[in-house]
Amino acid sequence: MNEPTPVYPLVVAVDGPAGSGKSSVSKEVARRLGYGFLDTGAAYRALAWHAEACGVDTDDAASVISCVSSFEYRIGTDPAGYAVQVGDVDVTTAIRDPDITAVVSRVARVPEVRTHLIELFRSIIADERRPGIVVEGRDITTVVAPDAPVRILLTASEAVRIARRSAELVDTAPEHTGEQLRRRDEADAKVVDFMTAAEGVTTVDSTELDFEQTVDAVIGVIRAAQHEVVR
Ligand SMILES: Nc1ncnc2c1ncn2[C@@H]1O[C@H](COP(=O)(O)OP(=O)(O)O)[C@@H](O)[C@H]1O
Ligand SMILES: Nc1ccn([C@@H]2O[C@H](COP(=O)(O)OP(=O)(O)O)[C@@H](O)[C@H]2O)c(=O)n1
Repeated sequence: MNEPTPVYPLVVAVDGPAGSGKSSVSKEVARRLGYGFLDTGAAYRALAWHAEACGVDTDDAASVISCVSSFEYRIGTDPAGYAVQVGDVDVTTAIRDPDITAVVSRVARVPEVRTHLIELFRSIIADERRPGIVVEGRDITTVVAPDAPVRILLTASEAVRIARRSAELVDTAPEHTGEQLRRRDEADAKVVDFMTAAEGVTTVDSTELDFEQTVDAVIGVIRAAQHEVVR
């Protein structure tokens, strides 16, 4: 009997709120499976960085849209280390600056921005030459790759997410980190729903899981989905 022809890359779509572990867990899952990894939030952050560098008012949608045509964005998909570039500038570190975190939602809510970036993500996914790619963000399971064979909502309680983010941002008061995270989730949730799983999306709640257990849980969902396809 003929084996079915596999369609590459296998897309693993992961959504969730800030601090749920999307980026770190997805990266480790990709590394273990030999898959590519795409952090879509990096593109929204890089566009926010670009808008600031161009001196435009990120509160004004028309000004943000005016920057999109000059946004030359590049990102790798190697989970072992990827650089984020805007034009010739390496912005890998700069886009994590709290000043960028504070304005990124304003850029991400502009529909023209989303249309442009969604197209970009789809072309990066199509160009992936590894057997699979883990793509993480807010609207991957619902908009960017709604037909992905594996779709996961990675969540954790707000308190746990704030504690994890605060542990990373040791120079910032935990109350401030908490307030920022809450405000950003609230703004982002007005644009796309990443707090409830869409139909066919598997929820992995990492509130009570450590990092290793969360990685194993996500790999378990991928294995189960592959088993379904082969059956
Ligand atoms: N299950 C977990 N248990 C403990 N820490 C975790 C877990 N998942 C992620 N982390 C840590 O929490 C922090 C936030 O994770 P991150 O991947 O940046 O989240 P997101 O991309 O969803 O904002 C990181 O320091 C990460 O190592
Ligand atoms: N698919 C996505 C990914 C990120 N974003 C936006 O980009 C911002 C930064 O995303 P991120 O994934 O780096 O944020 P964290 O969850 O890592 O803190 C989010 O706050 C959203 O405003 C989005 O709108 N859609």
